[in-house]
Amino acid sequence: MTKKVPVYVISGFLGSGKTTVLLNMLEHFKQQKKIPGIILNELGDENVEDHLFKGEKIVELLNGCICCTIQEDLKTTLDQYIGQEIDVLIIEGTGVANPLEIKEVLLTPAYMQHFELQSMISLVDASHYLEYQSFFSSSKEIRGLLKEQVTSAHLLVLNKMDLISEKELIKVESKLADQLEDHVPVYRTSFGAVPLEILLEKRMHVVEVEEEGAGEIHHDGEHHHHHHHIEAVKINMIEPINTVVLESELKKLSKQVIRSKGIVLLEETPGLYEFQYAASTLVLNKIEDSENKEYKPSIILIGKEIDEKKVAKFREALK
Ligand SMILES: Nc1nc2c(ncn2[C@@H]2O[C@H](COP(=O)(O)OP(=O)(O)OP(=O)(O)O)[C@@H](O)[C@H]2O)c(=O)[nH]1
Repeated sequence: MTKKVPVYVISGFLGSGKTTVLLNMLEHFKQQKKIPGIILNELGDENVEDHLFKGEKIVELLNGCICCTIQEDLKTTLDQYIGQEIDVLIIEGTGVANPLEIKEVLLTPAYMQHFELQSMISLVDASHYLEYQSFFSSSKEIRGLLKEQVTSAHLLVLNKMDLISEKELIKVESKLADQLEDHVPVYRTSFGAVPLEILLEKRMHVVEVEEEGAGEIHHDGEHHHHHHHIEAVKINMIEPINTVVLESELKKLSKQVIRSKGIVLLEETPGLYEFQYAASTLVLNKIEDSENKEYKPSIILIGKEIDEKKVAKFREALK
């Protein structure tokens, strides 16, 4: 199997310091003689920051906007990177992009074979956070987006500390604490100066369940996994499954699994099917040209603190 490319996603509102952090990361990779790939998702039709990335492998998605999905464009862009000689991929969302859309695409069976999400890094401009949050000075849409940029983070970088007072900082942090989960670290800094070992730590934990040895769960090379919050499980499944059983078993996991998707063989009919499960509803679609593509049947469970025993039970029930 080819080595998976580690991926970092940098998100944060307009002007929060994403590009500053990205440039710090690039400098580090260059020193290490690693080849980074970059996906920039800029607003508008022209990227004004082109000059900052001379000589890098870079692909831009130029239509990022608050109301349009970027998922199809992102998939096309990721396809261009498959098989390319890159050691790491950094995706910078637009200030108004929804980072969960990017995460969703990366947690798709086809892309999980090639890419491995390491961390969702969110930047917050400490000097504008309260203003953006305030009911009078920002729209509901913007407040929703800011919240998502915070709640989706594995690492929250509170940037532009040089511009705020201690008093303001207390208010900002207490506001953030309402939205952040307890285990998400907050790093205070200015000009995106986060130590690389903190920035690059692998924080997204996916476990993979192999076909052989049902119930045996292989962690992603981490030894101290018990302290981690497992967010996704990939179950490699070759045998055909029953759709009614699949739906009822997913529902049984409703406390842990918010979302599921995958590519499966069905007992009732031949061919490969892609399925999506969200809001307790299962939707299946036949993959038309599956013979021509390299699809491996697998099921991905996405949620919070997924329990290994329950996953093993789920796996057994589908057999
Ligand atoms: N005073 C101050 N300025 C900063 C800091 N970090 C970044 N800046 C400046 O803020 C501006 C925006 O920073 P960027 O890194 O371009 O922010 P961004 O999130 O990529 O912005 P968009 O591309 O608009 O989404 C730049 O002029 C930076 O030099 C900081 O900690 N303090």
